[in-house]
Amino acid sequence: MISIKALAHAYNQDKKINFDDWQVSKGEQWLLLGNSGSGKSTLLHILTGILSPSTGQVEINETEIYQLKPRELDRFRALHIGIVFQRPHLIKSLTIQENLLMAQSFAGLPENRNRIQEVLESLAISASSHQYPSTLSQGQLQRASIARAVINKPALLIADEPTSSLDDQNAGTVLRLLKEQTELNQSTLVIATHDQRIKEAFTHTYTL
Ligand SMILES: Nc1ncnc2c1ncn2[C@@H]1O[C@H](COP(=O)(O)OP(=O)(O)OP(=O)(O)O)[C@@H](O)[C@H]1O
Repeated sequence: MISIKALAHAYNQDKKINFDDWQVSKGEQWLLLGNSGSGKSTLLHILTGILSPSTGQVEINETEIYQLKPRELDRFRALHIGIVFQRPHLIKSLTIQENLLMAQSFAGLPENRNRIQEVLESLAISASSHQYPSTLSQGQLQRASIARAVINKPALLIADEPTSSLDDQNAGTVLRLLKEQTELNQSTLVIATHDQRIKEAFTHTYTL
């Protein structure tokens, strides 16, 4: 599902990060661990197709993503990769439902309001579908951003520090929802984190 080989990225002459080879099978759930500055964000950016590595191969869902043309790569990301950030990245001037309609449109998929309803229900936020992001609580917002990430049933769901700004209860809920959504969609999950609270919930870890 994910395969990286001989991967390295140099931001400049003094800063080169080498990544050990890594193979992930479909449906697996992984934690990406490492001290601050070890390269977690760099690797996530490479995996999501927004940072072209200096050397090496990156295969996702049997596609060598850096062989794609820029437009093909944008489409590939919109269709196959869901991303949950530490702080929700929703468009403020759109309601939750409109944000999700936009995510379908970015991926070139037809509008599917039933799918939106289904996802919002599975995340227990269907009552907020016509609200704007600024009117939601932190926990609701993080659920809405998970909805945004999984709306197109991505093969790969990536989360970058998804629980670090949440209290224990919301952190536990978000972790459960991420796992639940990946199981529902038969996706692969990779979570980068420092958060000690979630380390026990995973058997596969890749450490930088
Ligand atoms: N645009 C950049 N230019 C130069 N160096 C960079 C750039 N971005 C990151 N770095 C350096 O690359 C290294 C890895 O950074 P990265 O952000 O990937 O680490 P991280 O493990 O995600 O850290 P944190 O957990 O603190 O977010 C760091 O030493 C950082 O200073």
